[in-house]
Amino acid sequence: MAEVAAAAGPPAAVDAAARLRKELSFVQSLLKSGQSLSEMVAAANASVAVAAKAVGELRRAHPESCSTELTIRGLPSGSDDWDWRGLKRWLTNTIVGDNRLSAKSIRHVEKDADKDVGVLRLANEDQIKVAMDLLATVDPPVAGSALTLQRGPAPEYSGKKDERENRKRGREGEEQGQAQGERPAGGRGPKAPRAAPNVCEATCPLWRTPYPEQLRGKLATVVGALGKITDTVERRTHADAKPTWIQTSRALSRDTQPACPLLGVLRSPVIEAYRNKSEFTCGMDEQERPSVGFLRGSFIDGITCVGSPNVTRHTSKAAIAMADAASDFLRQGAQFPVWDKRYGSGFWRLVVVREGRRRSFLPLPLAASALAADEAGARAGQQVLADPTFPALDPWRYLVTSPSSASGAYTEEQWAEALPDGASSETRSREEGVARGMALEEVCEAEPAMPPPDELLVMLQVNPQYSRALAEPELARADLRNMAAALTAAATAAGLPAPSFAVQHHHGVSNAAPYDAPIVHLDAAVREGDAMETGGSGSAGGEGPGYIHDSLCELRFRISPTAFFQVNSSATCVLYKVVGDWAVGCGSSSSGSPPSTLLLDVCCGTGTIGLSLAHRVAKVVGVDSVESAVEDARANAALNGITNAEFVAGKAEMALPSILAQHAEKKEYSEVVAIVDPPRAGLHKSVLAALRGCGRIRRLVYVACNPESLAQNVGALCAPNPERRGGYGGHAKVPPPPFRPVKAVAMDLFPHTHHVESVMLLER
Ligand SMILES: C[S@@+](CC[C@H](N)C(=O)[O-])C[C@H]1O[C@@H](n2cnc3c(N)ncnc32)[C@H](O)[C@@H]1O
Repeated sequence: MAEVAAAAGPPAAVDAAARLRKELSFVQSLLKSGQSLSEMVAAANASVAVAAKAVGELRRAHPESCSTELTIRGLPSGSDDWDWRGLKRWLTNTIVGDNRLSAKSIRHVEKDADKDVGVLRLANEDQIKVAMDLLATVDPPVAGSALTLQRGPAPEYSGKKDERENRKRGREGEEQGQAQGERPAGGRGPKAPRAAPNVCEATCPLWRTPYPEQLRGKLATVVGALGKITDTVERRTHADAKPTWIQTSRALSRDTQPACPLLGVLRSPVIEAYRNKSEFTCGMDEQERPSVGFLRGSFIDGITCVGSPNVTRHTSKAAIAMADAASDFLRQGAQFPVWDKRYGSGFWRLVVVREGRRRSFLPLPLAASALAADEAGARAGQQVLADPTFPALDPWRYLVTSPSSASGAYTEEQWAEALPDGASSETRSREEGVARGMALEEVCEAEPAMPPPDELLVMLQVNPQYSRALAEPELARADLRNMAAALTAAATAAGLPAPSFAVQHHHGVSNAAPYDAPIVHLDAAVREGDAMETGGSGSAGGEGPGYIHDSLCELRFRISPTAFFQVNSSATCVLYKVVGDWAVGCGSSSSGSPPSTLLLDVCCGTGTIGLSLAHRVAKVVGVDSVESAVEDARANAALNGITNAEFVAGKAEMALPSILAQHAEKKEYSEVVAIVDPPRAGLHKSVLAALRGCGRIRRLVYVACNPESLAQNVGALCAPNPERRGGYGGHAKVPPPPFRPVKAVAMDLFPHTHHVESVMLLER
């Protein structure tokens, strides 16, 4: 007979289970009250995270009651027959086979031959009870001595268990493809609950990787995407109907080739503190103090702790000053607490800081060898294009290449076509040299950080349904007013412009508010009588929500508090220059009569790409699904005196066919060019079909923030057999020829992160 050493399920575990039930019932109520799919998904994720966290806590607090391990003492020792195999054999002969316990439910057996103790790990907690019941009925292997059964692990084997787990975690880390330097060696994969040791790990995971190595990784990512395009088109095409660009590369090499030459990667002119927008979370730091900063990991991993942005490489000094001042206010002067996603309670949720500058800032990169040879001299001589004349900006000065990125079997013609446009025969060799760019080894990180902003906009996201804000709206208004005063004082002390303020009301589970979440100017938000729960609209009080103005490519842009705007302004100037040159050539309005090109700006946002090229074309037509962004685009055309641009609000999948029907067939346009800049998910199938089917579009520039969607979408645009959706555009009875990949370049808009932008030119 066996003795049971400890009873399972102590009362403390029951308490913890009750707490867990309470937390879960709260998030489930959020799940029920979710008003949109994204809110429901966020609530579901929150409930999974709460459950995982609570179960983790429960396990740590009561290992014995939650354990799936069973320790058996009183086993034979000192004989090789009684190592783990011997114990397993004995178990198989005695308790396994009962219809309540199969061999499969014993997941692991541990026993050293010289110890009288062994451990079983079973499939679940119920099976522990079954195994204990069965062991209580069998004869012990040592006659006359009873077995002792204890739920939970045996301390004798705990070292081995840690070793095993560390090995497993190491393997997981490798399988997840974690780059060296990104996570501590042997660190867990992203889904395992863990406390991020440093906020950098969560926000800029490449913070310790030298910049040339970051660029090398980004080049490799884009080379991979270009290879997938070739694969996709080959797969979708009959052997005898392969496009010539595939036939040629196949003739030159048997391996799958990148679909076109990749010129290299355009480095970011600024790599420190480059962001013009920072989105800070209000939460608790590790010492449980209210803080404004970045989440140190993802909520789904059970991480709710906020860390200071001071240590990050991409956040600007101005934004850090605002976050620090907001933290101080929440600790010392605030009446209301921060939002706690786990309980759906609290007031302060987000502090979003946006910066605007009167002029673009473009430092020209220095080569590492020049810097090493004469550090002081090279720095003094470093050129900054503080106000670049956009048509004259030479983006290829930022090009970085590596032999592996140029790999691929291309013909001389393909390479010649891929080299930067506009090179005369005299400058061809120089242009070719520039096209080869700076070698990766020559890239140095000694570039100046962004200068201070000329404008600051702070958007405060708060929960208008916080019970005390509803009961005491005057306190909510005072808190908002005092926060604004604290941030203004901090800005003045730091020599920054006084910020303007917008207040966003949002009570969904996730901080990502829907586009129509009410935003009001601070003055309207703190005015007596504007109840917190009603929120208001962007025009409440007549002040508007407050805009910020930034500069790109010699143009000024008005940006609404929530509108999309590229976060790295200096790199965006370089990006738009390449996009423009590839889409409509290197000409400018000063070179005679305006060209008669129709430019389609698909997913135009606030109109930045189309407006920066309006002077080179006859007409720009932009389309974007976000109405406020389209309003900004129209206002931006007026702000810059541009009269040949028109913007349509609506999803491209709905609006593009009629835009094409209305504009693309017009004879007054000698050519139609499309630039597409979709979100991470890429273009909708119908948009691809409309672009592929409109034979008037001879040139298309794809700007991609996600190499995976680039590969899929370009594969569809270049496949000879198009999907026929609502005709082939215009009046064509037969499909127009597919597009052909001509050239591509990678662009680093987000130093210290894995993100990479790609630009690709397609023609037909
Ligand atoms: C990567 S941003 C590019 C914006 C702009 N080209 C720029 O550089 O500032 C993607 C844009 O696509 C828009 N968008 C998302 N889905 C869309 C759709 N179905 N139809 C049209 N626009 C869409 C978003 O509103 C966003 O402005």
